[in-house]
Amino acid sequence: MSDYTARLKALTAEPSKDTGDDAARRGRVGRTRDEMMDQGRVLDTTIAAEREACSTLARAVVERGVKRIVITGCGDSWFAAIGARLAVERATGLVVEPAQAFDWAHFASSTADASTLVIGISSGGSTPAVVASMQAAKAQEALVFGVSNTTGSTVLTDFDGGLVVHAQRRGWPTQSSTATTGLLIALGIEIGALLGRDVDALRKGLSTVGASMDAVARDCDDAARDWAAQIADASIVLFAGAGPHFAAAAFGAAKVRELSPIHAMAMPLEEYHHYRSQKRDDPLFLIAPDAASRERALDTALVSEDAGGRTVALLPGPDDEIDSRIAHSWRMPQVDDALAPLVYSVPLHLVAYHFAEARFARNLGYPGHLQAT
Ligand SMILES: NC(=O)CC[C@H](N)C(=O)O
Repeated sequence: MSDYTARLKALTAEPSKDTGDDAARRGRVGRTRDEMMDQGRVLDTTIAAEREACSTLARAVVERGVKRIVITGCGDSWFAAIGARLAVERATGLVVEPAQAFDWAHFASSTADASTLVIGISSGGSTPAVVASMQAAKAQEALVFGVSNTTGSTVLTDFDGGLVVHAQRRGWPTQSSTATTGLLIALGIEIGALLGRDVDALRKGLSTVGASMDAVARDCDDAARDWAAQIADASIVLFAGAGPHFAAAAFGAAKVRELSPIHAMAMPLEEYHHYRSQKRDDPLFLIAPDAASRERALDTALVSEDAGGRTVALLPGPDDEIDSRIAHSWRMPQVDDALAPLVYSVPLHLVAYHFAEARFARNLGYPGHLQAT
């Protein structure tokens, strides 16, 4: 007979529990605080530290004549790839595909070839599905790079090159995910520059986005704490964002699931409208940084008002038609739409943190009405 006990133990190694007062989960929530408030500085540090490495890898990409870039990851690493796609496509003019690593390894790698660049992201450096995607890429003779927080790890040492994310992940992942997104964009800019493309605006935007991220963290802290306390009774939290902004939605939902620990769902903004997604009192975070998102964001505000949802929108400026139909609008700084995932992720991290703290204060685990035993 197989020993499924050991197998299950490995599968459930992350030690947090669903009780309202779980000490392991609470400890890690506490350690998330400083990390999430410091994301812009860490993004800047990471990009500065990896400047030479980015140049070296970009030269290899151009020498190879890469035509297509696939970025693989699981969880937050996959979301980082989704958040970087628009910026990397704009910078390089190449097709960029964010891919769930397991799915890509097993179902989508057959068309990779020597003109494909595959970038595998693993914070710990040896996530099996990510390593499998990189091995599948290697078997197809693709150029393969790794991105990781862990120096000396498999994804950095066993392939064609790597970039190190200089971020901490003692709390639940926040700064490691945004720094990874920023580092992918920095690599894209170096590749685009070598290809003779105009990357000046993006490069300039990336050089100031870190300061905006940390300003947003300070500016949104009180609003996030107040709103989290008001929605602390929720049993699900919804997030919606289009295109690259789906990455911010996905980070937000992942943090609620990890820290709280209730269900949370991220939707591409358009998908909200293909079901009755929001029920009475369901909290929704609507992420709409750009003109492309605006009309569907207004549609979402209309439906949300009609459904009796509790909605907060993250918007780049006043918008009476949206503002008047929802609970709150939080103003974000003006930022290039391709860099917006970096800025708009930050308040959602804060929401997840304060939501978890508000639920600990009420001894709410999962399901909400059960007391810890
Ligand atoms: N957010 C994720 O990508 C998963 C994080 C991982 N479970 C951790 O504990 O750090």
